[in-house]
Amino acid sequence: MKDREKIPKATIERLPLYYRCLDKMATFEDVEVVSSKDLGGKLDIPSTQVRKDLSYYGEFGRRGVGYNVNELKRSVGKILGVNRTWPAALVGAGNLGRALVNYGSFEMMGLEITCVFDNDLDKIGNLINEREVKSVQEMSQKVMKNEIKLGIISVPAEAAQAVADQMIEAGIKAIWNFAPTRLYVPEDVSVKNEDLAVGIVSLIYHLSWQEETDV
Ligand SMILES: NC(=O)c1ccc[n+]([C@@H]2O[C@H](COP(=O)([O-])OP(=O)(O)OC[C@H]3O[C@@H](n4cnc5c(N)ncnc54)[C@H](O)[C@@H]3O)[C@@H](O)[C@H]2O)c1
Repeated sequence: MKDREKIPKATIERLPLYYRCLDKMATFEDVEVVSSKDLGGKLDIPSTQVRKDLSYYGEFGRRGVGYNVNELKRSVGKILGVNRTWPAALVGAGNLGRALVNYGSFEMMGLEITCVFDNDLDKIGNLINEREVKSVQEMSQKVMKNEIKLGIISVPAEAAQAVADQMIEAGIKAIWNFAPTRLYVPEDVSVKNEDLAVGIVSLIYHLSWQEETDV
């Protein structure tokens, strides 16, 4: 395997796409062998790119034959770290938080939201997908006790930094942040910002340009 630092970010971001596609082929489509052309074709990624991405991590598949779907899925899963389950703590059991806790397919990607916190007395004690919403005051203790390393923030932007600070103090090392605000974190903590509004605005941008050129 290449030096981790030298692997392009874009390659790392494509790996989950390969993994999900391989999982679908293995689980629902009973496909045993796949070529880089077919795998890339399903994802709109050129076959040369698929081969290059995988080559950073070793030699997979056989020239002229293709990749064994299950073997490649296992290898990519191991590279991604999704071959095990990572428990996560979610703070903010509102509309988005509830949708995330109810979503059934994160486990396939190695994520299990094991505890949910909020500061609203009307929400504390409620069940979401069999998880009881606990007071955010209990978060640090729960995270430390269960050695949870992954945190999910779905509180309003104004509350996000304080929640992140609390998570980090408790030992969280990776934060999936849905609040539309920048988080300031130490170097050894990773943050992935998920800003859905930015995605939709780029679509609207294309729509509005299309309308202008249609006039
Ligand atoms: N709903 C969406 O589709 C959506 C889409 C994109 C981004 N977001 C972002 O996600 C976040 C949540 O959105 P929402 O629609 O679920 O809001 P919401 O108001 O329904 O939920 C927010 C929850 O956070 C809790 N909360 C607030 N401060 C807290 C604190 N300090 N500690 C613990 N809990 C706290 C509230 O009690 C509430 O239950 C927001 O930052 C929003 O901008 C939401």
